[in-house]
Amino acid sequence: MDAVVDYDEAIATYDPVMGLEVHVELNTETKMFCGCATEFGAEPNTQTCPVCLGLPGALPVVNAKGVESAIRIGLALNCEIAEWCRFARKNYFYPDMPKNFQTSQYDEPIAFEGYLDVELEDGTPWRVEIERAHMEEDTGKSLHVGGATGRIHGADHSLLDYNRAGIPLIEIVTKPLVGAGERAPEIAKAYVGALRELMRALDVSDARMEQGSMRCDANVSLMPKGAEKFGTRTETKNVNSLRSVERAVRYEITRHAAVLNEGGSILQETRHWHEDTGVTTSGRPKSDADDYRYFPEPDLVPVAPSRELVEQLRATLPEPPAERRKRLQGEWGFSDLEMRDVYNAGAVETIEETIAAGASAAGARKWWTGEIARLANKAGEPFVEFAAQRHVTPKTIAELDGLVTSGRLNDSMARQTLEGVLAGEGTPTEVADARGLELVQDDGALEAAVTKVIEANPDVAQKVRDGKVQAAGALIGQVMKEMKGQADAAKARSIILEQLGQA
Ligand SMILES: Nc1ncnc2c1ncn2[C@@H]1O[C@H](COP(=O)(O)OP(=O)(O)OP(=O)(O)O)[C@@H](O)[C@H]1O
Ligand SMILES: [Mg+2]
Ligand SMILES: [Mg+2]
Repeated sequence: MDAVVDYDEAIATYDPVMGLEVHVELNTETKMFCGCATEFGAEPNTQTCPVCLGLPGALPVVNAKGVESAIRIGLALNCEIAEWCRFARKNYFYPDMPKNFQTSQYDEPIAFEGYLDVELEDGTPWRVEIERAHMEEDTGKSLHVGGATGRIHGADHSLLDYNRAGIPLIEIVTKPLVGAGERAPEIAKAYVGALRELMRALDVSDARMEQGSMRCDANVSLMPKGAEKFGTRTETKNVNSLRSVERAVRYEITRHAAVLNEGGSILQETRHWHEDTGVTTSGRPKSDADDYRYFPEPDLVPVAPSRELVEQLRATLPEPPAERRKRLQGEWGFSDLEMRDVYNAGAVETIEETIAAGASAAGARKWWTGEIARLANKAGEPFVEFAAQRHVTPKTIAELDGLVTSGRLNDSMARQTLEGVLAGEGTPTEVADARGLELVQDDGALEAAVTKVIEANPDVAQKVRDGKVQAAGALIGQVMKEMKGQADAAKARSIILEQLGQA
């Protein structure tokens, strides 16, 4: 059992060092070394062939599109692109790997020595140095089934699906990150978030962590404050959400400190992250000397991208996400803080789509980051999935916003409408119709209500007449009450000011 140390105490005593390995599954139509389809969710073992099953005599051929994506990723990460590099065999035995070696790259990666500038939650910039980005292939998937205890993973047998075996992967590895101090977990999250955004902008991967098309291994070690020699690292595998990356790094820092404080030593091993309990548990021991017996892949020709090709690919790079966000911020008229909230909520694209569907920028922001992200956060779900599961799309929100800007609904009515939409009662218009939500459009009724309220509140009315326009707020409240909430507050305000000679 690990002794309890709190995070602040851990950071006060030790400097954390962190290294992140991120695997990105490319969205090529075919696998890295054969022509098999890569589509997600197909019947098990229907997308395989002798090459990706590793049958004797089968020969691999490199997927040119995969190499191009790797180069574009390398360039977007400010890396150098190798003039000449090879694939290498990484030998190990595991049932989900049909060839008993993974075709990967070792000391000759396609891209190396780069960096990615990221933005932390409060807007602080941070440069994360990239050691390399290399090409490799994914493994298959094991499914452990049955429930007998005392068996491997508590299952009585395992099924294997090789559809994923051979899908192109790019592994992006950071240099050891030093000097992050207490912000290490936050930096990990911001970095993986920025990578995900970049992969999507490059259109090389859908980078869906929950589906495994982007996965992060987090290496963490501690050294006594001020020391220079790195401590022993643990490697927490396959962390599959941004929030989990942050939590897993934080957990490991705290756990290492507890072990070290007690005079114990950290075992160099892989660890598993458990989302539900928020802890990591021991995986397998893994020394740096792990003998993968790497050697150059004899069945594949070296990759030697011409400098012209590299420049052609550089010309296809998208606007860098951070610059794009700056541009959108200007177009949408958001403050720095507003834009940061939108980014931290992961809502930039959603808001863009909502505006494209006809919403006002302010409305799109308010509904997505003010309401839906808040509810999703409360439910502990990623907000895009939260919305999608409840049939709320950018179009839905554009429709809701339209009901407000056209003057049919006021804010509180729109909120009630959204509640109905989230509860599955239908589209915003259907919900508003069914719930009888509609502002009174009859200006006569509104004017009569204003007159009545002014008569009933002569003191407040006098203040407004005397030029204290902000006093009108109290009158608006009364008018809204008089109209049973079915009035447009902005309109009520202008009629009040008009009647009191302040228009
Ligand atoms: N002492 C340390 N503490 C924290 N991070 C470290 C330490 N030493 C190395 N790292 C980081 O750990 C990561 C190691 O990844 P790398 O892919 O190079 O090797 P690996 O994990 O041994 O191999 P594999 O790809 O088989 O998992 C890098 O990001 C590196 O910066
Ligand atoms: Mg690695
Ligand atoms: Mg590793």
